[in-house]
Amino acid sequence: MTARSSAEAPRGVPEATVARLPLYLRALTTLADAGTATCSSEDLAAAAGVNSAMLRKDLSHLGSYGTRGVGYDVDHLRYEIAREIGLTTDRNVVVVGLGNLGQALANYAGFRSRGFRVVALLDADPRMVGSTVAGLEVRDVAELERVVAELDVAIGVVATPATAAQEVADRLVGAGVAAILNFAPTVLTVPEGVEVRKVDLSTELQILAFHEQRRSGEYLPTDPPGSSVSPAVLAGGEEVR
Ligand SMILES: NC(=O)c1ccc[n+]([C@@H]2O[C@H](COP(=O)([O-])OP(=O)(O)OC[C@H]3O[C@@H](n4cnc5c(N)ncnc54)[C@H](O)[C@@H]3O)[C@@H](O)[C@H]2O)c1
Repeated sequence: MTARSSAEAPRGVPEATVARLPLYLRALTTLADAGTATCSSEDLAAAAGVNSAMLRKDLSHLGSYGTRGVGYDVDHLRYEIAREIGLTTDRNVVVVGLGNLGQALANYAGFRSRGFRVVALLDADPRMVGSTVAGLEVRDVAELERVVAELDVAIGVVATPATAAQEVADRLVGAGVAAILNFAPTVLTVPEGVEVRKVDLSTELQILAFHEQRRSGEYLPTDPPGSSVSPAVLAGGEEVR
């Protein structure tokens, strides 16, 4: 039997490398959130605050060498590091509401590489129920409680019209789902202990429009009251008077 050095983690990754993996993971997450698909070892090293030779050596312990001239695939490397650290427990996700948005979300391959597995799709429209989206059969929302229990769903994605969202959220919570990602343009009320994240692309666009207007000099602070919507309102915030 070969003795393993006390300075080595299982599978021959040195402890010093293991200690730096969270730095790489955080840097990669920042790059991924900014829409970066590939990065050089220099860029990644700079983002993580280490030198690039050390980074390349560390990643070689994981079997990741990058591609010459292209660099590292950000999503793939994140997955590999997360797996090495043990952060890859997948969470099962149900998407409720399979219209334009729900179908796009169900088809988004990026969830998988980030540890989120879309395991069920639910809709109320009999024309949708029974159809296949992203390789999964769309089931009747009437089955929500059974689906959540059977498939050990941890996160519910609400992509229904606003009018249906609260009822869907109530049922998800009642079935034991404690994390909801809400795309419907409504504020959900949930009990304490349930986490709701709301995604609102139009607010983001409004904020961009606000900054863009400022940059282009269109906004004139001296505009008479009522002549245009204020930047604060455009930015989706409270207007302070
Ligand atoms: N957050 C954002 O940035 C953003 C962007 C686009 C759309 N939206 C919102 O997302 C939601 C979906 O948008 P869309 O364009 O896909 O709409 P859509 O009308 O194409 O799809 C809605 C789907 O929900 C289903 N549905 C209705 N009631 C239901 C219920 N009780 N249970 C299960 N399914 C039900 C419908 O049958 C339909 O398939 C809307 O509320 C929309 O305003 C948000």
